[in-house]
Parts: sequence; structure tokens; C-alpha cells
Amino acid sequence: MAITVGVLALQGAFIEHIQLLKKATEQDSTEWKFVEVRTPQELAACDGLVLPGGESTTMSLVAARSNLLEPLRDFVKVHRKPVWGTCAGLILLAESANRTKKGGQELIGGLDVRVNRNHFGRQTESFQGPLKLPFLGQDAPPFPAVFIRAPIVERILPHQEGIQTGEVQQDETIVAPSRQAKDSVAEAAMADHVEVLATLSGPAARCATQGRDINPDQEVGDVVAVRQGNVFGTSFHPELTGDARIHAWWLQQVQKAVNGRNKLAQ
Ligand SMILES: NC(=O)CC[C@H](N)C(=O)O
Repeated sequence: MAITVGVLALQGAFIEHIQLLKKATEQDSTEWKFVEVRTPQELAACDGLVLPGGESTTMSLVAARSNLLEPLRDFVKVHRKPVWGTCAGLILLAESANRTKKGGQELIGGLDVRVNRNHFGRQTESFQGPLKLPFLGQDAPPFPAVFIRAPIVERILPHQEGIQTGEVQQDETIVAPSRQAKDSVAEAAMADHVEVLATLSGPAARCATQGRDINPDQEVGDVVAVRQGNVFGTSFHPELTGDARIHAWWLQQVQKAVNGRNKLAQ
């Protein structure tokens, strides 16, 4: 049976993601189906989901209006299917975000991190640079990373269990609601910790990096890629390059998750 991967298509660079997902699987023997997701029904058919870059406030407003926020939270935190957020998508997957618009914005959550939105400044301060991504292989050539009003992960948070829906922790810091895992596999995976998968040196470490996985005594760069269990996030936009390596890598994770679920179902 084909593996169905959705791209949230409410706003932003969803078409570009679908193009690169197709490119990443051109030579693949697995049968893939890539679909645009705008409704809870379309989401329910997906084995994995990409949240594209764009504008996270707009995306969460449209998601709320489309009755997608709760199904998205269940997809990530209850069904624990593979999800990848790029840029605005990473913001939505964070448990907490700084510098949100007045009145805040609804997050989906899933990554126990706080992101700092627009970390590098405005649109004109967008940039592209070669980024080492060890998860693509130690000798992999650097990735052409495009940062457009990008967030960074500025803090790894303790695992979120007691936080209530939409609680405002401090000025302009909004946190995502918590979710209960409904099956034992999901519970076992709840303990997943946040892995830092890539850091960007240079403008590095403007923000405090006092989490469990980052040694504050070492000079570290800004954290621009993280993973926690089924949830993966990048600050930058691989969909805006012709380079499909991250898409190919992530689809392997989707395939593993689907195989794991199929085995359990047997
Ligand atoms: N390129 C992007 O996705 C930018 C994200 C945007 N700054 C936001 O906060 O939503």
C-alpha cells in the first residue's frame, strides 16, 4: 500500500515541498502519495506530515478556522506520526514561542523547545549559507540552507506534561496545550528527549542555550535543526533549494515509522 505524506497547504511554501518530496522519491521502489492537506479528513489519511515555511500566525489562524488545530495536535502528540516543520512550521511545532504577535498565536507543539521568532531580523536580513548536517552523513557536503525571517531554538524545555491549553507563561510567550498519549507505544515514546541535529555558527549563541543537550560552557552556534521522537524541525527552508537530501532522509524516517506500525498491527 502506498505511504501517504501530507503537506499542510493553508499558506506558505507547500507546493515547493511537494515538488522536492517527488524529486526525493523519483528512484524509489516504495510507492508514495503526496497530498495537500486542508481539512481534518485529508489529514486523517496521512502517514506523515510536513508543515511548510510561511507565516506562522496566519497559518495557525487559518488552521483554527479550518478546525484543524486539534486534529493536528492529535496527529503529532497522540498518534505520534512523523511530522517535519520548516521555519514557520518549526514555530508551530514548538511548545513555546517568543515574540508572537499581540494576543499570541496558537501552537501545535510536540517539540519541548522555545523558539525565538525572526531571530536574525527582518526579510532583508535573510541569508543563505552552507550548513553542516551530520545526520545526512559525516562526510556529506554542506547543505545550502536558506534562512528567511527564521526562528532558532533558543531553549530546550523540561518535558511538558502539566501545561494547560494556550497558557501564557510570560509576556508574549505562548505555550502549546498538552496531550495525553492514548496507547502504550506512544507512552513509551513520550520520554523522547530533544536532539540538536544542527547548529549555525557565525552569528552564534546570541540567546541563552541552557537546555539539557547543549553544554553552555562551550561556544555553540544557534540551534537550527532538532528532533524529538516523531517530530523534526528545521529553521531553514530545504524546499527552496533543489537539494532533496533532507526530504529523502525524512522520508526514510516516515517509512520506518510506517513499517513499525504495520508490524505492531500484525
Ligand atoms: N520563512 C518563514 O517561514 C518565516 C517564519 C515567520 N517569521 C513566522 O514567524 O512565522
